[in-house]
This record gives sequence, C-alpha cells and structure tokens, in this order.
Amino acid sequence: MSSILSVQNLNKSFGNKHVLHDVSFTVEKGHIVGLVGPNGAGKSTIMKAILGLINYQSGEIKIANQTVTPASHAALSKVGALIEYPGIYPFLTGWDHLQLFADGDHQLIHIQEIISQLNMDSYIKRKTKGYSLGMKQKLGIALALVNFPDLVILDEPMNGLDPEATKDLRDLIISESQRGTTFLISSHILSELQQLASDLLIIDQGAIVQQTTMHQLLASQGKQTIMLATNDDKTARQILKKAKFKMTADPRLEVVATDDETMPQVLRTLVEADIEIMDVKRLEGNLESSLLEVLKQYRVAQKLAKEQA
Ligand SMILES: Nc1ncnc2c1ncn2[C@@H]1O[C@H](COP(=O)(O)OP(=O)(O)OP(=O)(O)O)[C@@H](O)[C@H]1O
Repeated sequence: MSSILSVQNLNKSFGNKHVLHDVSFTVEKGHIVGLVGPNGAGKSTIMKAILGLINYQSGEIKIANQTVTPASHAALSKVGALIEYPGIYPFLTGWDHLQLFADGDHQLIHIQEIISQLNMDSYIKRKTKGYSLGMKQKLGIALALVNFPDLVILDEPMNGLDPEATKDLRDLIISESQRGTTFLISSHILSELQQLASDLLIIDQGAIVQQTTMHQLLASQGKQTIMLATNDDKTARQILKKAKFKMTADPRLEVVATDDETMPQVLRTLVEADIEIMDVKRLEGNLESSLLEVLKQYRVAQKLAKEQA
C-alpha cells in the first residue's frame, strides 16, 4: 500500500484559538476516506490546509510526497476539490464552466460521462444563474472531477442533493474510485458515508480520535452480525450456542461477528452438523451509533486523563 496524502503534526490557530492539535494521518491511494466529527471539530480547516488555502502554525502536509503550503502549490495540480460553495459565474452555462476547467479537449468524453452520471443533461447548457442549490452543488462536484485528479477532497458534497442525486453521486464516486481516484470526504450524512467510505478519520475538538476502517469500526462496536436462514433454525441455534458463538436477541438466527473469521466458522459448524443453509447475509452495523459510542468513550478517557494530570 502506498499513501497519496500524509499530514503530520498539523497545528492551526485562529488568533489565540488553537483549533487543530497535532493532527497526523495518512490516506492510501485509491481509498475512499470519510472525515467525520461533530460541528466545529476541524474538518473543513484540515481540508483547507491540505489545499494550501490557509496557513498553519506547524506540521507538514505532503501529497504524492510533495510538500504543500499556501506558498507551494505544485502538488495540487492533480487534486480536485469542492469546499463550501462552488465558485460559479452566473452568466456562463454549466457546460462552459466544465470546458473552461478541462485540461484539454481529450477530457470531453469524461465531461459527458460525469454529466450523464449526475443527471445534468437537461440543464447543463443553461446559464447557471437559474440553477438551484443542488444543481450548483452537482456542477461543483463535476468541476472537481473533470481532469481525472489523483486525489479529490469534498466537504459535505451531499449538501442540497435530493435522494436520487445523492445516489447518483455515490455511484459516481465509487466508479471514479475504481479507476484509482482517492477521495477524502467530510459528511454529516453518516448513513450515506457508511455506504461509501472504506476508511474513517474520526476527529473531535481538533484532534484525531481514531483512524480506522469502516469494517473495523463497526466490528469493534460489536455491531456487525450474520443473519442466517436454515432448514432447522431451532437446532442451528442450539448448535451455534454450544459452539460458543454470540447470538443477538433477535428471534431470527443472528450471530454477532467478532472478526472476519466468524462467518466461515459459523458456516463450517452448521455444515458439519448437517444443517442446510438456505440464506446468509452479513449485516453491517450503524455508523452513527458506532461513532457516537467512540466519541463518548474518547471524551470519558480525555476527562480521566485531565483529572489525573
Ligand atoms: N476563519 C476562522 N476564524 C476563526 N475561527 C475559525 C475560522 N474558521 C474556523 N474556525 C473555528 O475553527 C474550528 C473548526 O472549524 P471547522 O469549520 O474546521 O469545523 P468543521 O468540523 O468543519 O465543522 P462543521 O461540521 O460545522 O462544518 C471551529 O471552532 C471554528 O469556529
């Protein structure tokens, strides 16, 4: 695995307000990373620092091994971003914006693909002064993606999007990531992020609480389960209990997955006992409840550490 982005010991203050505290993390090439945390945690500030939009007191930011500062932007040539509101000229059409932004005519096919995937065909040739909030947001996202960037940074990209557009965006991000594009995305829409992100950076009050994978976070909270249907659920339950698998309170046959091995072990145990398996599903837990739990535990630990200091 190689990292495309590395942030080390980043400290940022606005006046005498210290808002980022020794923030360090790396982002692996091709991953979709969710940056999550409460309001005011420092997500946008981290993104702006990565994009060279704000100065910082200390630390180092590297994109593809090249240092980024407000005075040194070379590494950003292969980065696309949407931070806060997209900068859009009202008297140009969406198509004009995309063409102006594109590195060359060879991007036209890609522009057309993005327009179709985000369902923008019906208005892309209209002046943007008549666009709704969601239409502008989609244009901002299209602009971030147009030149096949290696890294894309999106701050709350689902803002203003209806459910259909949210799904279109999710599909687009996944297809671009399959081409090798890396994404760093902040969002408060955790149900959406859960379907998108492979990795998570959890931040609270300007400090990294945890860098983890979605799978690990959900599993660590004991929230991932395996739902089974067999030809004899009653006997299957007895066998699984005897084999010391943890069952949930659900009246159906649901086993708590403690790690990646649980699923094959459960299936082997049942097959060896001649139970016929009709259906098996891995149920992911809930990102929102897992995140709230992690933040709660972190704050308790922080409070204890302060009291002991
Ligand atoms: N230009 C600024 N001047 C002063 N303080 C600022 C400025 N920008 C951000 N802050 C402060 O820095 C902290 C982090 O803000 P930031 O916008 O990065 O949080 P966030 O995690 O993106 O929040 P949200 O989820 O609400 O968008 C907050 O306390 C905020 O008030």
